[in-house]
Amino acid sequence: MSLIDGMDRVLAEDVVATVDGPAFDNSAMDGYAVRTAEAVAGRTLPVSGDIPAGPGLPAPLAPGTTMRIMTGAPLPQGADAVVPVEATDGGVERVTFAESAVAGAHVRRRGEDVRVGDVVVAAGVLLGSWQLSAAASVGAVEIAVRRKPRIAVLATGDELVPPGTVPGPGQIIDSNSTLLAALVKGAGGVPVVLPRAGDTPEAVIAALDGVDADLIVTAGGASVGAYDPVKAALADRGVSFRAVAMQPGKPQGIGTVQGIPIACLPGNPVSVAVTFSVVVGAMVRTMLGAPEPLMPAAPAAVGWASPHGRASVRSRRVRSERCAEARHVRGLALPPGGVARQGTSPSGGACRG
Ligand SMILES: Nc1nc2c(c(=O)[nH]1)N[C@H]1C(S)=C(S)[C@@H](COP(=O)(O)OP(=O)(O)OC[C@H]3O[C@@H](n4cnc5c(N)ncnc54)[C@H](O)[C@@H]3O)O[C@H]1N2
Ligand code: MOO
Repeated sequence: MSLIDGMDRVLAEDVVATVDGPAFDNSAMDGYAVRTAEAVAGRTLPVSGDIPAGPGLPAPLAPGTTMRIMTGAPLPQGADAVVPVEATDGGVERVTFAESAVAGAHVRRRGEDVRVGDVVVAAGVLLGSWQLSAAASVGAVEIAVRRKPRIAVLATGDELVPPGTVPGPGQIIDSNSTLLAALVKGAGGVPVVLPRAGDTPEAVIAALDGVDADLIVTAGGASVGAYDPVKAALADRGVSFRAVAMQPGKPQGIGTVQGIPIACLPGNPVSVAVTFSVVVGAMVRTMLGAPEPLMPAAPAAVGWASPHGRASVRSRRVRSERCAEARHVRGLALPPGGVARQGTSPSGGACRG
């Protein structure tokens, strides 16, 4: 595909330089091309010509002369340094140097950045504007990217009504379908939003029947309640349900269904966001063959309390049932040592996002 279409995709094949970078010796400054020994502070030299940036090669630099040269213009044969115009009187026919030239100064040498054959962007790299422009600079036009994994998302619960519906008594608007679809997109996958399933194991099994996806993610019905249909439907069909030592995100299931990997997340929207970011996001990145984590990490400045035996993953103290509070969330704080033994995580955890 074209370079621009590669934005936010994962590169599938190395981009190899087909030209040297820089392609020729050139000036890094507007100034004068000189032989270092001749351009001494206080000395005046005749200016034998101008070299603008543009096609073609300049004439060689005649001994005992200098040439005006512009940024990016090819260095004339014989010159070995550039004196910036600010270090001269700026003369057009004759120029007097206020400072002596330094050998090699303000010259970009051919191939000093990359050489033909160098790998400039490696397979597996997430492509952003910098990587794409680097690929363009060494001659790439078309690039190969990894296929986006198709990820089916399923929200469960009899209480759910679709966005746009005024909820009746006991009903809530399904925000997890939107949340999961957006999380999948953000992780580099293609979301396949399945119709919501009701609170029976049969409904869950019917919803997953014949699904065509690389990964399935469910939300809700994963805990120990009497009506937890995902667990009831899948626990003896290849999915292992465990209490994971994190908060939020305790009840989770992992396994395969119909030969497709599946992650069953708890239903609380904040739990969905946290467990996806910590667990499923890494699965999607692995499917894409992308070594880089989904969210960049930075050290945390302060510590925070974790309950005994669980790692408290913080998302700005948003309470699990308060969906609307999540509008403030931009990242996560992960405790450094993982599971808390003493009840308090030391400072120095990682903030992600
Ligand atoms: N006796 C115990 N009860 C609970 C435990 C426990 O260990 N013992 N764990 C608690 C924890 S922690 C969590 S998390 C929840 C998870 O329960 P489920 O995975 O079964 O989730 P649900 O009950 O289906 O839903 C929880 C909550 O989230 C709301 N929800 C669900 N789906 C959506 C949606 N699509 N959009 C918006 N909101 C949704 C749902 O209405 C519930 O309020 O279990 C605890 N209980
Ligand atoms: O672990 Mo639950 O996921 O606290 O909210």
